[in-house]
Amino acid sequence: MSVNYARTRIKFCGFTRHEDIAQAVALGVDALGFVMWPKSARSITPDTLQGLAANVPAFVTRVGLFVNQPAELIEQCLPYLDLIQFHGDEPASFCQQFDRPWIKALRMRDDIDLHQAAAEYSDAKALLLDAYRPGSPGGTGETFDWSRIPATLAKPVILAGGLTAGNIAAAVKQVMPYAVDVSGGIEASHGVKDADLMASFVKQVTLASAQ
Ligand SMILES: O=C(O)c1ccccc1NCC(=O)[C@H](O)[C@H](O)COP(=O)(O)O
Repeated sequence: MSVNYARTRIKFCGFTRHEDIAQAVALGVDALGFVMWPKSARSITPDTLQGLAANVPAFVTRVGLFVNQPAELIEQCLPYLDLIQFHGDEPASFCQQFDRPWIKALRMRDDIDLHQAAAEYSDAKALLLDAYRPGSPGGTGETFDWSRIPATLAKPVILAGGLTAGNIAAAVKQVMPYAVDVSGGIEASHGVKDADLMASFVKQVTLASAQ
């Protein structure tokens, strides 16, 4: 699928605080990610998710991020989520058992075949492409070689991995993704977003999408 999107959607990931969510919503961010994997420095509990998600207005997508976690935990979080992001080694058969649309994160190992992955995860609403660092499932703050992304792929691409206000314009122009996803590049510290970095990031995406 090769599509010229009218604009590049934006997902900010790793929210832990109401005030950061309010700022992201005010900036027009499309999707907010919540890390439900307890080993992450950005993780939140289901109870915290319930409180944070309650303040997200209509038309902003609440995304729950899981890494090889039990179906029971995901079910517990579902009332507060619009979309599930699977960031581990979950097979498609696991991902599609929930009553929610889902996306699959893929780490860009040297041997990954994105066309094969798109076929394997054919029910995913998009593929999120992230940097590969052995032993870390995501949120590394590292980029990968964007030229490895095929010009045409059977699924919309969400570009992730080490994006910042400084490199996002080049990324959008080169990859022309459906959406971009950032966590570390808009943070003051893990789980604490920086209002100026969030605003700069959105501005750069908007400018690059318009060209
Ligand atoms: O953020 C985490 O700690 C994390 C832990 C385990 C799996 C995924 C995780 N984060 C995912 C993301 O925040 C983004 O989808 C993506 O990896 C971009 O992160 P960054 O490179 O920091 O912008």
